[in-house]
Amino acid sequence: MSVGYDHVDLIAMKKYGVRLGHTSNISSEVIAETTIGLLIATARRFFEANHALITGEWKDSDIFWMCGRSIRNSIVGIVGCGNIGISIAKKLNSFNISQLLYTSRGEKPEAKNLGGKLVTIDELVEQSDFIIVSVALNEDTKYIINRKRIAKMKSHAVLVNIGRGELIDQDALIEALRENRIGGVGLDVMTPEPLPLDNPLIKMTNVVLLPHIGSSSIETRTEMAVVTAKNIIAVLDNSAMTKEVQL
Ligand SMILES: O=CC(=O)O
Repeated sequence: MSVGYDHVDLIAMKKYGVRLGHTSNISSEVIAETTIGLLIATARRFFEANHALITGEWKDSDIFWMCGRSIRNSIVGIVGCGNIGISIAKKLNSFNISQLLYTSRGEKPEAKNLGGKLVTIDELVEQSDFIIVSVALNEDTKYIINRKRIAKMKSHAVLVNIGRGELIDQDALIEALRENRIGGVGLDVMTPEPLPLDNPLIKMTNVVLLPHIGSSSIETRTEMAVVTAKNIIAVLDNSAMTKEVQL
C-alpha cells in the first residue's frame, strides 16, 4: 500500500511469480500538499518560532528576529518530475517564483508549460534557492544528493526531501548543517525510519522533520486502502489489478 516499491525484492518476486500491486499516483496531490507545507515550514522557521513562543523567548526584538526566506522571486529546483513533481510545480506556480528548474530523463511538456527548465542535477543544486527531492529511489538515484552536490549548494539553500531517505547522503547533510553551509532542511523521509532519538538531525534548529506522513490524509489513505484491496481481489480472481507493477 504505497507508491514506491523500493522496499520490495523485485528479482525474487519475478523469480517466484508473485504479482505486485501498488498505489501509483493516488497520493501525488496530497504528497505535493505536504511538500509545500514542509517547504514553507522550513524556509520560514515555523517550528523554531513555535518553540520560541512556548518557551518564553518571544520578546520585543529586532526586526530580523525569526526571519526566514520567501519563496517568491526565488529559484526552485525539483529533482524528478514525475506525477508528484508536476503536482508540486503546479502549486508553486502561484508563488511567483523567478524560475522553476527540474531534472528528468527528457523534457516534460507539462513542466515546460509551467515555465520549467530542464537542467542537470549539478546545475539544479548549484542554482536553486529551494531544492525539492521527489524522485523514486533506485540504483540510479541512490545518494543523488551526495557530498559533492551538497557542497555545491548555495549557503542559504533549503533542501526538502519527500522521496526516500536514501536519496540523500545523510551523514554529509548533517555535516553541512552543522557547519551552516546550507540554509535548512525539511525531511518527510530519512534514514533509518523511524529515526532514532539520538540522531543529530533531531536537535538541529535548521531542520524540520516529519515522520513520513506525505500521503497521510484520511481521504488518500482510504483510497489507497481500497485500491490495495482491489489489487488483492484481482490476484485472487486472476484478473488485472487496478495498479500493477510490471516485473
Ligand atoms: O512513501 C509513500 C509511498 O510510497 O506511498
